[in-house]
Amino acid sequence: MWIEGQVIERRDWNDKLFSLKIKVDIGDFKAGQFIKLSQVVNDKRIGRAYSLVNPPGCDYIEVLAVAVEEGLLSPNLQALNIGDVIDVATKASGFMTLDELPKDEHRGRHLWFLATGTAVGPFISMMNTCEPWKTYERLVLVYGVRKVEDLAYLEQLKAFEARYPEQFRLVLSVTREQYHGALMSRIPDGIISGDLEAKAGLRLSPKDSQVMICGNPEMIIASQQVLSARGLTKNLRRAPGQVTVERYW
Ligand SMILES: Cc1cc2nc3c(=O)[nH]c(=O)nc-3n(C[C@H](O)[C@H](O)[C@H](O)COP(=O)(O)OP(=O)(O)OC[C@H]3O[C@@H](n4cnc5c(N)ncnc54)[C@H](O)[C@@H]3O)c2cc1C
Repeated sequence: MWIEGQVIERRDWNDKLFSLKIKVDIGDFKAGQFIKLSQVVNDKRIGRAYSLVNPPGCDYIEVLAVAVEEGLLSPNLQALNIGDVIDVATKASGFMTLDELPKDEHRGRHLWFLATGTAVGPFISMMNTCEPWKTYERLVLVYGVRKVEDLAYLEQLKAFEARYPEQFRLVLSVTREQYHGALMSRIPDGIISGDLEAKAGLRLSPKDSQVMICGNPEMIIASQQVLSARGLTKNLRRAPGQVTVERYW
């Protein structure tokens, strides 16, 4: 089922990467979930998933998207202007949410978010709730992009650093350009070399860490392999582990 949403704000981070705020009521959802946006293109309905960047409780939704070359929907989303309408699914879905993480003795003290590109969005949604801050002693967001211009929401992320100086670490990784304080390696390579943990000031371990990974499939697969070699296993409802993933394609 679709309802009409209206674009109320847009922000262009670079010539491909953009955020849209859309006025629509999708009811309640959990931080980390995604919503489907849709259009009828050449008589065919195209629907695609987009993680919600806003926390629950807003009277709009916000998505961060990249216009994929020759993509069926994303270039059309990029072309939307304030006042334009877009079909929005009536309900959000997805299991990459904090309530799916293990509890009690399996919970771990440190929550790591590993994101590439647009996948930083669901983690921003989570960080804008009080849940992770009250549940975990430490939070690390590792945000990997190719170029400095691909870093979205940097101001907001730095504001988390300022607000939670002891509890939060932001680790940026810009693979194709030098950027002050950022790693220059892919996320899995940063784990292997130890550089990523050095920046975070924490070790990844089965005892202390919960890791949520979201973004491109290569990064997810390689990170899972590296973490598995460290003894961190996939988190399943029937068998609590330390690694929770969501692939974007
Ligand atoms: C659970 C889930 C959440 C998602 N959340 C987001 C989101 O928050 N923001 C977002 O931009 N996309 C997100 N996606 C991807 C999104 O649903 C679409 O696949 C994307 O917008 C491309 O759609 P399209 O019709 O333009 O291209 P298509 O014709 O469907 O082309 C798909 C191809 O585009 C590339 N691609 C898809 N998504 C991305 C991406 N995010 N970054 C770089 N390349 C990509 C891949 O090569 C993929 O094979 C999500 C996907 C899933 C499954």
